[in-house]
Amino acid sequence: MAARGLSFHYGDFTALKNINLEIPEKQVTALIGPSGCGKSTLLRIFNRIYSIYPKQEARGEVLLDGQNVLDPKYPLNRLRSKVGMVFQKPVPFPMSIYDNVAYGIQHHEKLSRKELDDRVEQALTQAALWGEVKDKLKQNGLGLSGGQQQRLCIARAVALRPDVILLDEPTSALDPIATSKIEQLIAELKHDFTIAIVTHNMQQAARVSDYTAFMYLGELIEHDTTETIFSNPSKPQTEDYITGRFG
Ligand SMILES: Nc1ncnc2c1ncn2[C@@H]1O[C@H](COP(=O)(O)OP(=O)(O)OP(=O)(O)O)[C@@H](O)[C@H]1O
Repeated sequence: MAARGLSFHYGDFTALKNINLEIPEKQVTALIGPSGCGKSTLLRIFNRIYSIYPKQEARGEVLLDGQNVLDPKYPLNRLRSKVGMVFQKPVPFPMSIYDNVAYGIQHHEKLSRKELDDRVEQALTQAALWGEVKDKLKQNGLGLSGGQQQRLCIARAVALRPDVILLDEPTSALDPIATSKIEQLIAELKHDFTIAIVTHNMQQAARVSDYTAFMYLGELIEHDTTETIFSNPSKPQTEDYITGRFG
């Protein structure tokens, strides 16, 4: 996935300016930067969430398989099946664990009961949740712990077999143990999916990502391998941020 000459406007306010960014396949890219720099805005453009809000406008391109997904002619349904999103606060649907995962699959594909059962099991396994829920698939998803709910949301996203998974501060509402499980899971998921993660936590970015993009005041200041960004950044703003001098 790649952003080309991307800008974004909330009414008169320009939240992103001329962003050019490659999100390499089957790698984890972390978006970091101080509050309000536009990380979440950028992530949300990647699956066109803004399109439901009037007065919000993206200019430029986001390319996926060579096609501009921001083009209104690119079907939103197709985009949502190719680019999944997981939010900061786990938001399972108020339905059973099984149905949470099956719901999206049934919306996009017609499968037999057996095929659907297999897909649900596969998604829950990929989200490292199967072992904990296999005997209570009919229980309400809201009865799970916060960390389990977040893995359920990840299962829901992977169930559609997307190319890209967007994670918007996926662990900021979780305790350290649940956070560590999600971080281990991200390392597994990148074998099958391209991942972009917004995080406030620089240690987390350093632990989970292969590439890091540092943003400031709506601009992409620097983008490189995570190792380079954290050990030898080329821009002074990046160095100031990662050494904790501001933000
Ligand atoms: N709905 C909105 N209407 C107007 N301005 C907005 C809206 N949402 C965000 N903004 C502004 O756009 C800029 C970028 O916001 P965004 O949420 O993308 O930043 P962020 O880097 O993700 O911040 P944080 O780390 O605090 O979540 C900020 O200046 C914010 O105030």
